[in-house]
Amino acid sequence: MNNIIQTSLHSIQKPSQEKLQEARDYVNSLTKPIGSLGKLEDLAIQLSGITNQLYPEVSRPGIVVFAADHGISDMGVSAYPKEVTAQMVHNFLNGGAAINVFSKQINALLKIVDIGVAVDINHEKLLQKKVKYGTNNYAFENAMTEDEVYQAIIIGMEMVEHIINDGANCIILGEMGIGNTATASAIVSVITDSPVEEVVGLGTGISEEERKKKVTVIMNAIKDRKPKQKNAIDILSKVGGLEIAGMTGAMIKAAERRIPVILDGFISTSAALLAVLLDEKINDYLIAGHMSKEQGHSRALSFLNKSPLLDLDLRLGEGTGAALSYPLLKAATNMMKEMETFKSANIANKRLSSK
Ligand SMILES: O=C(O)c1ccc[n+]([C@@H]2O[C@H](COP(=O)([O-])O)[C@@H](O)[C@H]2O)c1
Ligand SMILES: Cc1cc2nc[nH]c2cc1C
Repeated sequence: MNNIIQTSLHSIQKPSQEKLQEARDYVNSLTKPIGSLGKLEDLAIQLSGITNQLYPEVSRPGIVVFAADHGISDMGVSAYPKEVTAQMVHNFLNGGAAINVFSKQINALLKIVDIGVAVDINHEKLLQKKVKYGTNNYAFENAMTEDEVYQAIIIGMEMVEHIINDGANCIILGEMGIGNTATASAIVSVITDSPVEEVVGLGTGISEEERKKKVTVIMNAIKDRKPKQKNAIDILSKVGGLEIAGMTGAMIKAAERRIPVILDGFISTSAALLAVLLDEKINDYLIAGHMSKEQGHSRALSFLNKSPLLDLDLRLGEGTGAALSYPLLKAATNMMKEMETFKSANIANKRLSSK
């Protein structure tokens, strides 16, 4: 294992049990029937545990969108051509994509990172961190070397370090990469030990017949490359993606810095499975923003034991579902900060006996 990554993994702490209990007790003291704010209460308690603060400060979201291409897209696994990855990066940089709109709406810092797009992109706002010009086609050879995996993970860590230093105290991870639902399916199938057939979906909108071909391509790739179920670096190098490795690194750094991460859809959740393989403590720092339409997503979220905040039939990626769910984190923290307790508001805090 690479030293930089290892050191960061070693620094990750488990949220303190005392702070979690203190937050739970405090939530129960607020002026509402016990449990009546449902999942928002769990969210508030989780955020207290993550930040180690009774009144967690989650006021400035930082969105990092990692873009990369996939050699596997040559196998006809997407409804769109590979060129769209670079074209959408231009769209992000010019402010015209869905993530730009939702980012503005929540006053987020937004960074676009080229971690492996197949062509050069020149734009002053682009963070140029290309590890290689897209992954190799893992139908025929490993997607990348282990050294390239380490490079991509470290870039993800650095991007989060920078956005935290710029003021972000909540991380939203997005991605763009034609073909990456195939790659995420391979990862999710291997780690959760699920049949490929059950985790491959329609991605950008392929037909049912094309989906069957996609299943065969991924089944054969897993058979030929033999990724090891419990080894994140091995999985990434054999059937992974550069933007997925980047998101994995981003989660490692956010957990080290005790900053919450909102997961987006299927692809960012596949990166979460890899991060949790590297250190299961990372799971405590992750929040599932939404349930994607991509059919493998529910299985991936179950593996992490997470339930999503929103379920809006989204299947876009870019971090859109996570950005849309951010106001719920804000609501949870405002609840902690601004609600009165039974005591402070002088309200009787006793349930009437049912007799
Ligand atoms: O986030 C999701 O769950 C999601 C589901 C389907 C598609 N996408 C996006 O669509 C692209 C991948 O789709 P595909 O069909 O090319 O594999 C990639 O750019 C993703 O951001 C994203
Ligand atoms: C247009 C388009 C926008 C996207 N954003 C994320 N993935 C995408 C895929 C396509 C095809």
